[in-house]
Amino acid sequence: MIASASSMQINGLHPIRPMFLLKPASLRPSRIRCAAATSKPSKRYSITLLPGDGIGPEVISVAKNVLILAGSLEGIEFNFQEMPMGGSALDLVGVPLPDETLLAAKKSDAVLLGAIGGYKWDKNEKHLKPETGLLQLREGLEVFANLRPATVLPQLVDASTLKKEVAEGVDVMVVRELTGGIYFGKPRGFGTNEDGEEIGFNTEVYATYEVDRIARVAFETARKRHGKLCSVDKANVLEASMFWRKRVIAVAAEYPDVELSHMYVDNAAMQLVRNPKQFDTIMTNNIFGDILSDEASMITGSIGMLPSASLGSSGPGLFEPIHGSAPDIANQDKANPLATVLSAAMLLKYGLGEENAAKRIENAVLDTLNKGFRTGDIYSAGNKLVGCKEMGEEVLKSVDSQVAAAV
Ligand SMILES: NC(=O)c1ccc[n+]([C@@H]2O[C@H](COP(=O)([O-])OP(=O)(O)OC[C@H]3O[C@@H](n4cnc5c(N)ncnc54)[C@H](O)[C@@H]3O)[C@@H](O)[C@H]2O)c1
Ligand SMILES: CC(C)[C@H](C(=O)O)[C@@H](O)C(=O)O
Ligand SMILES: [Mg+2]
Repeated sequence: MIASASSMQINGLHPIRPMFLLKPASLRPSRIRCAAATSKPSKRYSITLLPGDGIGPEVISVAKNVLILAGSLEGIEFNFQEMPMGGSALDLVGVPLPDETLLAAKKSDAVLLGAIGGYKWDKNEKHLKPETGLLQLREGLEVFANLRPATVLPQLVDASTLKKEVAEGVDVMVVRELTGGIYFGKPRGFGTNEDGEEIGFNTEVYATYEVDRIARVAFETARKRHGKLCSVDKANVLEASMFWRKRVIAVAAEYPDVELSHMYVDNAAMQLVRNPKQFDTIMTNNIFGDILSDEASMITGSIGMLPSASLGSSGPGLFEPIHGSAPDIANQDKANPLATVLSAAMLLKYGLGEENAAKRIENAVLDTLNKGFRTGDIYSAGNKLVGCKEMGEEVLKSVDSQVAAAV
């Protein structure tokens, strides 16, 4: 994203006046009004913050401060509403996505999520899982297009698990369908088969409008990048994938300037580590996109580096790192906050159209890496090992000092 993500804006850009609803005390958002550091702010946006679980609150705290500073330098003022979500909402009010949280998210200009989930709730019934709350949020916001850019930054080539010559220069955008497919398809559930044996089942299903709209986002994205789109499916086996491929080919007629190819997902998983530079833009369904984006993240050095933007045709976008709540390192100040910081940059760029403020953040991340600061997941000999908080402080210093370079 840093070097060459598309500047496409597909979600609405309708600043909504901040609305604070009457809520039970436990659900009342913390309101932070941020004074502009320079002149009087000319623009105001309301942002719903969903810190979530595990490392979520740690990385959101960093990203929020970075947003405040970068915004203030561009005359932007934010009203933040922090709302419960995931396991922390389950503990607080018994559901993973309280109505008040979804309502606040829908009424805001953009939503920034940390991560949800954790061992404590792993054995919960499906409707009481933190992950179910996340799916409800994505569905509720109708954010069907999930952009997950995997860019190998020159500063982090050594952190990649792939050889330098394979990793350097990689810049792939995964466009993942986010509100359909096997995650949402019916029928699904548990039952018994004809032999009386217990079964679990899900359904991979896509309708024409669902494939067509994600295909258009993917073609538009590819058009603004290097003009190459690879649609990843399993059309040699699955009817849903055969249909997916048929619709992608139909939509391709609208984009004669984009070079379309198709690849089976098993081969794509292999090609991503064999020669990732062959890919420009990848479009794929919900579950393949989930898996391939985690794989792509490792090429960049760490899952702690990958941001994402989830966009719909109108309404606020949802911005979140692609990683989870990392319970193994939670509350130890070890999390890499950069995926969330870069998600905040995507929020500014794709969610609010504030490209200058986004650029300040991207430049600050590069500057911080240039200075050698590394969290444990991207550390290599000769660098300065820092925790989540210190990394945040260094990014803030860079946002401040990068003013001239950013504008
Ligand atoms: N969007 C989300 O909120 C989201 C995404 C994925 C997983 N989850 C949930 O998170 C929980 C843990 O899942 P998991 O362990 O499979 O995946 P995970 O992404 O949380 O962690 C996988 C590994 O990557 C490391 N890691 C992740 N983010 C990191 C960061 N920012 N800095 C440094 N290291 C980082 C972790 O320490 C762990 O070793 C589960 O409950 C899962 O459902 C949530
Ligand atoms: C937590 C889970 C529901 C989620 C997904 O599968 O989409 C996560 O893995 C992600 O990549 O955002
Ligand atoms: Mg995932």
